[in-house]
Amino acid sequence: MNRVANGVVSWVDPELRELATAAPITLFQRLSSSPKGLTEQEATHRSAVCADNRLQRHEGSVWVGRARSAVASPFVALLTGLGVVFTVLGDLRGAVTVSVMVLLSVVLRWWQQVRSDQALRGLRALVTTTTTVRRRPGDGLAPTEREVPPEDLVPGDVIVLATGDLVPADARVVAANALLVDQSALSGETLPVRKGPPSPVPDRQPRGRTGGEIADLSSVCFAGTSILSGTATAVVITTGPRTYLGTMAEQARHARPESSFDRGVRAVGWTLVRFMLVMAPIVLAVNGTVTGDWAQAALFAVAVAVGLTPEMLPVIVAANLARGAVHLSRQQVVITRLNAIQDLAGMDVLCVDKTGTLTQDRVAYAHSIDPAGRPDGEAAEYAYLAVHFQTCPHNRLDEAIIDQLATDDAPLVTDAAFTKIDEIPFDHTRRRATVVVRQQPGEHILITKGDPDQILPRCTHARRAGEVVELSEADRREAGEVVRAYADHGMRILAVAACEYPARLSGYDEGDEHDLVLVGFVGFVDPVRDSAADAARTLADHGVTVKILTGDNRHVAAQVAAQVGIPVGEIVLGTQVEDADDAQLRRLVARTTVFAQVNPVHKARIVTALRDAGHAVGFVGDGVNDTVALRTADVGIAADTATDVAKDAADLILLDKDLTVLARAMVEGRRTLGNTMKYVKITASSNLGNVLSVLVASATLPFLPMLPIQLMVQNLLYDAAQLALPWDRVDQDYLRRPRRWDTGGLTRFMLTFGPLSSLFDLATFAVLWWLLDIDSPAEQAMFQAGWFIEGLLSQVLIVLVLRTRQTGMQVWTPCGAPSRPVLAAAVAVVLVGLLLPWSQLAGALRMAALPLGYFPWLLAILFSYVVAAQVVKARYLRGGRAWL
Ligand SMILES: Nc1ncnc2c1ncn2[C@@H]1O[C@H](COP(=O)(O)OP(=O)(O)OP(=O)(O)O)[C@@H](O)[C@H]1O
Ligand SMILES: [Mg+2]
Repeated sequence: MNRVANGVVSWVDPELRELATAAPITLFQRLSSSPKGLTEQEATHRSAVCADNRLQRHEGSVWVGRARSAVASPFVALLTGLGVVFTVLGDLRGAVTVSVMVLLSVVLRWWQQVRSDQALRGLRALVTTTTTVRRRPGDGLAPTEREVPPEDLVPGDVIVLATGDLVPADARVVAANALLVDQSALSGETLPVRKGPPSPVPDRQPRGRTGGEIADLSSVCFAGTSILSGTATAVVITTGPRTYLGTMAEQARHARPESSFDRGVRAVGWTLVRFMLVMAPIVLAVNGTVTGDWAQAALFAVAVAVGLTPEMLPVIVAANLARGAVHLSRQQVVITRLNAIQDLAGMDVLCVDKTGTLTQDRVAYAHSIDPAGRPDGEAAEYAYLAVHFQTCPHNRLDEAIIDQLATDDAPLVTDAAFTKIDEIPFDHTRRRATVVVRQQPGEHILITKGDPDQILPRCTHARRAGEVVELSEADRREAGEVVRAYADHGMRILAVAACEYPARLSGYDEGDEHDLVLVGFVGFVDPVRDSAADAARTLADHGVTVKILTGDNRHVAAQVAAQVGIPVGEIVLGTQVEDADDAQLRRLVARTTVFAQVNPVHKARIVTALRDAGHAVGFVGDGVNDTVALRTADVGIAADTATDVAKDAADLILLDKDLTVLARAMVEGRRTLGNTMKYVKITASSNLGNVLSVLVASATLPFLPMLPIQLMVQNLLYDAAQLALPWDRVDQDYLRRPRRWDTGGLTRFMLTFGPLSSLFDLATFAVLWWLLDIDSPAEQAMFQAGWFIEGLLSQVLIVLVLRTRQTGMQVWTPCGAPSRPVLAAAVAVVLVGLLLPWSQLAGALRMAALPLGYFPWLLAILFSYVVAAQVVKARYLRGGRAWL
């Protein structure tokens, strides 16, 4: 069994180790496979025997797991404890009510979680990934390579991996070309690892160890890791839950650090619980001393404790998130981590790559020129030759070359005239790609295309009118200016160079990319999206700074930034990022909006520096070079057209790749957060008000102002009305700035609006006692019904008033008014509350019908409360304080 420590796999099972070093023939024998792949029939047979290549074992465990997590809330434990106290004190009614509350909050929470799990799964299914597998239609037939969903893989399958792929299962590499794998998802190690078939001489095992570290297995690619560059052919050893990732998944889930949002929710929960722990004993002491009936006082104190426990907080938060996710999906945004919605709300810096995000997804070939800038087709011909033979996946520039130059018979002619010898694949740090071909026996031609800044320094000669001439300093400058002139027009330029080598048997590597002959340049147009400028403006209006992080050169970057309307100051290059230490980098990123010629590691460092400086960072990217940054950012965002690894690393996937959609999604995130904060702040202050009223009443009345059971039913009804809050509108003003889960103002808010609500409770007591003469213990059922109704109505009503920062009558204008569901829920709960003392349940709740003379007073009290709340709100806001 693989041993797992701290969520990190450290030791390797001996069988895997054996397969990792086995000779290909033994490997295929052991897996009953062959280099040509399994037959389709055998694959079907195996997939019937072994489970799907998925991590989730079966749906059931999700349900059970969710139920467990719904029960395992501190609030449930607390309420259960209070229920036990009720039972011990002999108040069965109280115990039953608490049980109903516990059950309700658990069931609601569980249902909410299962539903959002299902929604997430459904949404994820919209985002597909595939794997290239080599299989034979039947015995003796030639193999074909085709794309299958990763679930279909079985042990023994031969798969082909390429740059940007997500490794779908644990697989032994049998052939590889410059394979570089990112194992950070497994080991936390951020540096990429080189992998390839095992060397014929087996690695020596470190002394005293029975196995090796996972990273030592340089011939095995593990499920969940990603291919950063290069290509490989590999045989699947294990799939699904039996892979390393599978055995680790459970632990990994626990090991995942708590997000700032989760921490915030928990902190508020505990603040309220602590508050209750202080208040309940005070209520007990006051009530016990005044009435002398300690058993009764204890029951009451417990009921107050129940009333103060924010047991619905997790439910309301989950409901808000789930609704946010559904709303986003309607806007073509798929969310893969629910809490990312909140992070989206807090995002104040958005880093974007350039191609495909700010520019359109169609890069088009424009022209081919010689080193001096004169039109000349040779550079394009060489570039086409290189692309034609390149096995590493084609990117947009390669596709543009093919679209333009692969006329009907070009591929055939090229194959007939040339033979491919070798390849040094593109990677984002090299920023160039090389192939070696043979045209005539005895002679190899090496062709390199890439970033002019990478190619020019490697050239010693240039082509001029069919001749090869030495590249003088003046020529070099001239070539630099040609590049610059095109870049200033926002065009992308690749330099193309070549050189001849006498034929040889050994392969080629980067050491051979020197003394090149500059053939010329190929130019592309990469037009800026029509919507990009609008989106950038919307983001800026909403308090988000947009920064460009591109691998392209500074002139193109500056040009695009200017077109999109992003202020361009000093442009910082990848080399500067490389040279800066962490502190310097923090200063650098604070003042820079455009970064050019950055590689994947630079992108991640820039994001980290921004986060260290206290920003909440979003990152939009689509390439393999963006994955590390996507994982590092608070919110990683990729389009559905992005490479698999980028999609895997992203929290948000845009089905419609447009930054405007992202801006809308961000607003949706803020709306979600706003509605959550509403519940937290308003409920906490109402609860404080209740406790203050209870304290005063306990000290002055000869009976309880409300029975425990009534207090709890009131609480339940109030929370029921708040379940509609996720569907509420949020102030425009709230949506305009980045918002984080912030409870800084919570105490002040509670201390302002809590006592205010208590004043009107006391007014109710006065009306009941003096004006309606309900002043003897015999009439307490009526008194209690009176406060029950006023308390419930005022709490429900005040949510409608405080939910917006609008004051005066604006609360009822269309933009300030509550949404229909919120209003409907409030009205429903108010009606239920009003009718309870007249209903069948009145007896069980020990409530008596009230004299009708009470209601005009009730109306007057509620009206004055609303007016007073508006006045206090206006004063509160005048202090320049944040509202919700
Ligand atoms: N197919 C290719 N062959 C050779 N060189 C290439 C190829 N594609 C890109 N390059 C070079 O590598 C540079 C960096 O490309 P890379 O894809 O890393 O940039 P990026 O950060 O994704 O850029 P962007 O912001 O435009 O998406 C390009 O500017 C180009 O000069
Ligand atoms: Mg890119």
